[in-house]
Amino acid sequence: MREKEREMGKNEYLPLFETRASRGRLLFKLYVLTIFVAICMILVYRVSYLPVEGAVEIWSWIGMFFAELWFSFYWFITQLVRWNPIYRYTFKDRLSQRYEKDLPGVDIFVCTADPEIEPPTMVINTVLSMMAYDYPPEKLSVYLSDDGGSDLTFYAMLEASRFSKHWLPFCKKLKIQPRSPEAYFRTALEPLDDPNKAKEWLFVKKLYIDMKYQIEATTKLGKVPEEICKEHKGFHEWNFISSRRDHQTILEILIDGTDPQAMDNEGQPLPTLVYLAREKRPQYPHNFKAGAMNALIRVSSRISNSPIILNVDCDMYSNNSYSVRDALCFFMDEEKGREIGYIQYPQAFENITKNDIYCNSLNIEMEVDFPGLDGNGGPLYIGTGCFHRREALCGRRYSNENKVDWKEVNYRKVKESAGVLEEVCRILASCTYDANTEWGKEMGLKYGCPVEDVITGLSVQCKGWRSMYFIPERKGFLGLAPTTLLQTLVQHKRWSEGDFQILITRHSPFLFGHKRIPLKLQLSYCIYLLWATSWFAVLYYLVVPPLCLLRGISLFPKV
Ligand SMILES: O=c1ccn([C@@H]2O[C@H](COP(=O)(O)OP(=O)(O)O[C@H]3O[C@H](CO)[C@@H](O)[C@H](O)[C@H]3O)[C@@H](O)[C@H]2O)c(=O)[nH]1
Ligand SMILES: [Mn+2]
Repeated sequence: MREKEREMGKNEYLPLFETRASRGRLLFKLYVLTIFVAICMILVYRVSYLPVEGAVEIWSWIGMFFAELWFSFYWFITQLVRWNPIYRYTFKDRLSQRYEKDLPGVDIFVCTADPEIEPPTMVINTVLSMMAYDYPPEKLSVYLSDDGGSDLTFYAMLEASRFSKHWLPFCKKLKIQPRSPEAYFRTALEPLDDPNKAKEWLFVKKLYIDMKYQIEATTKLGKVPEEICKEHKGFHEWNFISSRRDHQTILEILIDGTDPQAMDNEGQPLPTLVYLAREKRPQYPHNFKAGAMNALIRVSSRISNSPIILNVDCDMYSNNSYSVRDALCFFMDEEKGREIGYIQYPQAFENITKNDIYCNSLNIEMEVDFPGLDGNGGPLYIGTGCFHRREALCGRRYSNENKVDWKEVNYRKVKESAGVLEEVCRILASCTYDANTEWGKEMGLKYGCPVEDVITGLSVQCKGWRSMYFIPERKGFLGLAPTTLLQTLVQHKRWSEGDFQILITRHSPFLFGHKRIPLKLQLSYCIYLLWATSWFAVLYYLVVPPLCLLRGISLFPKV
C-alpha cells in the first residue's frame, strides 16, 4: 500500500523486482492440519496401548514410539519450511531504462577438477555459454579454475577463445537460446527463411563440430601435440609439471577484454577470459573447491574486480542468456537491493532419466522447499548458479550506511598490462597465500567442510546479508546429475556428512545464527542438516515391523 502511494505520488520509485506470496495457501494449511491431527492420534495410540507383557513386545513398541516421534518432528520442520513460500519476479526493462550505461562488471567463476570426469568439451561449452550472456561484453570476465591442472583443458580453452569470436556475434544476431553450442546444435534446425542466415548457420555449426572433433581427438590422445604447443606460450608451463597435485601456478589471460584489439569478427569487444590452475603442493592442503574459489576471488580482484560474482560448476551451462540481467534487478533495486548478499538460482538437470530412480532431480527441494526458505529468511547457497555480491563473499558485514554507487564500483583500478597482471596474480594463487590468514575462515568460502557452499551461505546470512531465490521462466542453468547408484551414494554421503558437521559444530545455525538470523530460518536449515540423523528412525521402521510380523507381534491397530 505504502509503496503504491509513493509510486503514484512521486512517480519515482518503481521496483526492479517484486515478491508474491503463493496462492491457495488456506487449502494447504487445512491439509497440514488434518495430518497434524492424524499424527497426534498415532502418538496417543502408542502411549495408551503399550503392551503389558513380553520384553520383545514392549521394547519394539517403545522403539516404534521414538521413531514416530522423530518422524513427527521432522514433519514439523518440513511444514515450517513449506508454510509461506514466496516467488520473485524481475523487471529487466526497467533495469535497462535506468542503468544500461552504468551496468556493473560481472565476474563469472567456472570450476573444474578432472579432465576425465569433466571432459574439456563440456567445460568449454559451459564457458562459451557464459561468455555469450546478453550483457555488455566489456563488462563480463569469465574465469576457469582448473584443479586438474590439465593441458588438455587449457588447449580446449584456447580453442574456445578462438571460436568465441564467431560464436558470440552469431548468438546475438540470431538471438538463440541456449548459448552452449553443444546444447544448441543438438536440437536446433537450420533457418530456412533466409539463405544468408542459413549459410552463416552452417558455417558456425561446422566450425563448432570441427573444434569439438579436434578437442576430443586430443583428449583421447591424452596429450597436446607438439605443433599445437608452439601456438601459445602457455603450454610451456607444462614442461615443468610432473603431477597434477604438484605444480606451480598457471595463469593465462586468454582474452584481455581491456585490449582494444580483442574483438570478435564483427568488431565488437569480447569478454575477458582467464585460465587459472592454482599452485598445488602435496604438503599444503588445497581445500578442494573452496580453495579454488578463494584463489579465483583474489586473482579476479586484480584483473577485473567486478562487484558481482557468478559461480557455476563446469557441468552447468547457462540455458538463459538473461540471467545476469535478472540477478542485477535484485542487486540494483534502489530500495531492497543493498541488503542482498546472494541470489541463488535453482539447480536443474538435463540428464534425469525417465523414472529418476535415485531421486536426483531435486524437484521438491528446488520448487517447494527453496521458495519456502526464501519466505523464512533466505535460501541456502548451493554451490552453483549463484550470484554473489563480492564484498559479502569476502566476509564484509552488512551495513546500511554506505549506499553503492554503481558508477563508482565500475571504475577499474587496474591498468597493468596482461603480462604484468599474470605475474602479480601468480602469487595470489600460490598454495601458501592463504596460510595464517583469514581466507577460508572469515573471508571467502570456508575451509574444512564437505559442503563449503552451505556453510559459507549461512555465514553470509549471519553477517546481516539477505539472500534471495529466483526461479526464472526459462531455466537459468542446466547441469548433469549423478546417473549411477555409486555416484549418487558418494554425493549423498558427502552432503549428509557435511550438513551434519555444520549442525554439531559452532557454525550451527543455532549457535552461530543465534540472534543473527530469524529462528524460523535456523529451524528451516534443519530440513537438510538433520538428513543424516534420520538414519535410526528410518532403519528401525524398515527392519523391526517386518521382523515382528514374522514373530506374530502386532505393532499396528487391528482393522
Ligand atoms: O578439488 C576440487 C573438487 C571439486 N571442484 C569442483 O567443484 C564442483 C562440484 O564438485 P562435484 O564433485 O561435481 O560435486 P557435486 O556433488 O556435483 O556438487 C554439488 O555439491 C557441492 C558441495 O555442496 C557444491 O560445491 C556443488 O556446487 C554442487 O553442485 C565441480 O565443478 C568440480 O569441478 C573443484 O574445483 N576442486
Ligand atoms: Mn557435480
